Amino acid sequence: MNWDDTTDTSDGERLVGASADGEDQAVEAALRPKDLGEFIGQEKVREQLDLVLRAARARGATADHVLLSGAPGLGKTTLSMIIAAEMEAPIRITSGPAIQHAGDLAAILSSLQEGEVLFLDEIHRMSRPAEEMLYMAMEDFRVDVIVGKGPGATAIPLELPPFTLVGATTRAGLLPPPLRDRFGFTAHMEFYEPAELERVVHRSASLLDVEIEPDGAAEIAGRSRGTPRIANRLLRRVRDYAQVKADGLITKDIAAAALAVYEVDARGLDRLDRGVLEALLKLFGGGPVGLSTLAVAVGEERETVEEVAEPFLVREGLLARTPRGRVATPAAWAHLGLTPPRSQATGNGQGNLFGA
Ligand SMILES: Nc1ncnc2c1ncn2[C@@H]1O[C@H](COP(=O)(O)OP(=O)(O)OP(=O)(O)O)[C@@H](O)[C@H]1O
Repeated sequence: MNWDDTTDTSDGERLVGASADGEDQAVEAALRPKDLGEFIGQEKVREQLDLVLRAARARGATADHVLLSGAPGLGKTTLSMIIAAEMEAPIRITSGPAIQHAGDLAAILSSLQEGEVLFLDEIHRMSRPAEEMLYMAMEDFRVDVIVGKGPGATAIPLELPPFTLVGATTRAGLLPPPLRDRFGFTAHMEFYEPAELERVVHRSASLLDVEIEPDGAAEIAGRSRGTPRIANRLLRRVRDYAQVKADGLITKDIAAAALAVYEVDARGLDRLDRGVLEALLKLFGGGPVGLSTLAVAVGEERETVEEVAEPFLVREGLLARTPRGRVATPAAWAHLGLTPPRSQATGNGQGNLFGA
């Protein structure tokens, strides 16, 4: 299955990257919760989805189309498989970038069985003609297949069996309203709380037959950036360390030592994130500094700093994007154990820490 290449700037090489790498794909199948009861966190989404699915089952109907939005690795694919399992229906998995022509979509739609779940990952990256075909398929369970070209082209209507489309997107805002409106149920997936990620780590450890103490799980959860995929990946690296350097048991100290080797710090920042913050603090006194200047200082592309490092730093409240440039927050100074210059610490001097 092709999960990745869906984000514009891939972070798949990083231990704390949220897109799936090859090893993730191999292990994830084994770690996926199989039903709503096993799915950890996202209480509201679970409760609402449970109602939607139960009602459809009670009516003997196909479930409404579902749109799942949220960052990579939060469980959208997992939920789509759970929807199929709960409806006792088969599932077909594809992605927006894989459907470049309306004909590609017509071929998939016309081969669906009644009640089948069609999971369309990165739905916002589908081509325009395919998207328009999808409108009619979702609403009327019908598509017009165009045969021939130019003035002689004719549209042949094709009836489809009722199916459930589960669309997933990292960017709900990019979906055209007509498409968004055709989903009967829309859920936004949030980043997970540390306590929820601890449960994810315990569950995965037990499936992987790894012994872990509660403090060890908490240590991994705290560095997982709110994302189950990252928690599972860090768990695997810590397991390696525990096997090679100790007796296999994951304690708090083992987890911390292992993740220090992989340069993932207590808050989940890796070398790239820390490089950006250190440059901002040490070379530019906390900013404001322009993105291009900052990128040159860390020896990275502008896009890498902006799309790979910054979103997490902003979310963590360590960096602010202001009209005058990038600015470190007081939390950034504290996190790196540095003292801000007097002008910033007191709020005097040249200016407002967060710009105009
Ligand atoms: N709520 C959860 N409880 C337990 N494990 C979870 C949960 N959500 C996700 N996971 C685990 O995290 C991994 C990634 O989940 P999944 O592939 O569903 O994410 P995704 O949102 O579809 O990511 P992408 O957008 O990159 O396709 C899976 O191995 C799954 O086991």
